[in-house]
Amino acid sequence: MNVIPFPGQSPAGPSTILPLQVRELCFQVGGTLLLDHLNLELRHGPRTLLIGPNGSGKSLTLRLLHGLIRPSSGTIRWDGLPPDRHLRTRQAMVFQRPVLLRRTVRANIDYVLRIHGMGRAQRRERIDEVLAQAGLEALGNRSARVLSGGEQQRLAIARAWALRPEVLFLDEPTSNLDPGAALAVEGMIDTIHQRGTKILMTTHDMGQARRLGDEILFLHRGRLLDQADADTFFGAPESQEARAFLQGGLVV
Ligand SMILES: Nc1ncnc2c1ncn2[C@@H]1O[C@H](COP(=O)(O)OP(=O)(O)OP(=O)(O)O)[C@@H](O)[C@H]1O
Repeated sequence: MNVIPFPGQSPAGPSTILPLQVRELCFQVGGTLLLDHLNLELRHGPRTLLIGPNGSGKSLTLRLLHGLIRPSSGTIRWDGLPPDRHLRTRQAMVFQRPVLLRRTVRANIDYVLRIHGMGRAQRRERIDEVLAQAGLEALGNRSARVLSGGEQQRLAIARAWALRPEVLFLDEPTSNLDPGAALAVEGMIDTIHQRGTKILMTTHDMGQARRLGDEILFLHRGRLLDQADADTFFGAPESQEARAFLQGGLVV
């Protein structure tokens, strides 16, 4: 893989928060085990796609890893350390439906940079850079709320990326978009990956999983049944459930 770090940043350098190690992770509500003893390790490099039927636990997994919810049991370790404030700017998440402020496009990004203590000149430069990368440079002074769905999602990704996280979690970022808008988002994700950010993303679109995935995780009923490089997974998935899923015949 061709990783080009940001100037002054070495994502795979000594201060990395990866690998992310998950051991025996469970999430239980009432008597129901929604995530069942998940074990996985995420390393720099491959774009990792998390797939599985509706309700298999993909969003829950991302929310747990991002730190939005706490596991019932099991451990999450970032380069050996438990989740803590040190992760605040180093891993980010983008949701299926972007949550944008009622402000301009530029102000949405500026807000995030400001609360993380970045100075005015550097903020301006960073906003210009990420808007250009998102193809939104002409829309900087427009209200974020009037953007199209695709533009809003690109803004949400640009805003998350403005802090240059080492890891970016993306929860079905293109599920509400038409094919053209989805491709534009895919291009952006690809660039972010090329710039050195680890991608962990969920999708229902198997074409997208093939285009973007280097590594596939397959979840079924809260259990991680397959973890393989994309060619192996799509060529010959290990679990019977994944085979049925790919053939469109999986009954959840
Ligand atoms: N906070 C919660 N309390 C109770 N149940 C929950 C909670 N969050 C998720 N669930 C349930 O856990 C299961 C997994 O949900 P999750 O959203 O992770 O699935 P998913 O694989 O992302 O599905 P989809 O592909 O439809 O988005 C679902 O049955 C959901 O209803």
